[in-house]
Amino acid sequence: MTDKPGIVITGASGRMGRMLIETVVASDACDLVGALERPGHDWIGQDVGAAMGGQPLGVTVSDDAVSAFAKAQAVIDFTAPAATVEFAELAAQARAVHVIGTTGLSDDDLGKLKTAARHAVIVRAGNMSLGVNLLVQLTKRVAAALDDEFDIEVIEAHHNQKVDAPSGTALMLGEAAAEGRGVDLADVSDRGRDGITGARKKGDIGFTAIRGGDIVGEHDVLFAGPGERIILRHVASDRKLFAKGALRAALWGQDRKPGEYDMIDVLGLSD
Ligand SMILES: NC(=O)C1=CN([C@@H]2O[C@H](COP(=O)(O)OP(=O)(O)OC[C@H]3O[C@@H](n4cnc5c(N)ncnc54)[C@H](O)[C@@H]3O)[C@@H](O)[C@H]2O)C=CC1
Ligand SMILES: O=C(O)C1=N[C@H](C(=O)O)C[C@H](O)C1
Repeated sequence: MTDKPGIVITGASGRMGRMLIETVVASDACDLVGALERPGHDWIGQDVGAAMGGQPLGVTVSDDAVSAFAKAQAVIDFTAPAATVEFAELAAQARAVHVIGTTGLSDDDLGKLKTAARHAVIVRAGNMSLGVNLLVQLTKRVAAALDDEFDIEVIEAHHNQKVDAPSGTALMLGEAAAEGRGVDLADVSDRGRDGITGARKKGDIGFTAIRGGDIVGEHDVLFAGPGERIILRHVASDRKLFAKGALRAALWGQDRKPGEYDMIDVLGLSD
C-alpha cells in the first residue's frame, strides 16, 4: 500500500488501454491497481504486463468492475459508450474520479453521466491532448471574429478501426466554432453530404470524416471566406499524448468537488 492514487484502466487490451497501462506504470505519481476487459475477453485472468507481452506487473485483468473500483482513486476509461455509462455509475458509487476518453456517446448517455457526476468527479473530453484543447480555444476566438461570410468546415482523419464519426474531437471543435458564433451547433450542423445536396447553407458548420490506415488523429478547422481561407490544424502522431493527458486529469481530479469537468479545466485554458 502507498498513499499514491490507485488507478484502474478499463479496456486494457485496446489501443488506448495498452498506452494507458504503460503511462501509469511509468509514472511515479500513481499506482496501477486494476485492469479491466469485457467479459469473455481472453486477457481475463492473465497478468496485464504478461498479456501485453512484457514483464508481469502484479495486476490481473478482470471483468469485475465493482471489486476493481473499490481499490481505486481514479478510473481511466477509453472503451465504448455502453461500458462507459455503466462504469460511471460504479465509479461514482466508489467515489473514484472517472476520466472518460470514450467518444460516440449519445445525449441519453450524457444524461446518465450527469447523474453520476452528482456524486463523484467526472473529467470527460473527446481529446485529452494539450494541442487540441488549445485549438478548441483558438477556434472559438476565430469564429467569434469572423462573420458568416466565412464558411466553417471541420475535417477529421482517423485509422480504419475507428467506429464513430464525426470524431469526438471534431464535435468539440464544431461546438467551439458554434459558441464563438453565438449559435447552437444542433441548429447548424451539416454532416454527410451525398448526391444533389443543393448549395451550401450560409451559417452551417460542416463535418467530413476520412478513415484509413493507421492515422492516429488529424483535425482541420477551415474558415473559407471571400478571397481567403484560414486553416487551423492539429496532427497527433502518437497516442501517448492522449494517455498523458488522461493521467494528468486523473491526478487533477483528486480532492475536487463532485461534478463534470473537461480538459480545458484540467489544463487551466478557460477564457
Ligand atoms: N479522448 C481522447 O483523447 C481519445 C479518445 N479515444 C476514444 O477511446 C475509445 C477507445 O479507443 P481505442 O482504444 O482506439 O479502441 P479499442 O477498440 O482499441 O479499445 C477499446 C477496448 O475497450 C474494451 N471494452 C469494451 N467494452 C468493455 C467493457 N464492458 N468492459 C471492459 N472493457 C471493454 C474492448 O474490449 C477494447 O479492448 C474510442 O471511443 C475512441 O474514440 C481514443 C483516443 C484518444
Ligand atoms: O478513436 C481514436 O483513435 C481517437 N478518438 C478521439 C476522437 O474521436 O476524436 C481522439 C483522437 O482523435 C483519436
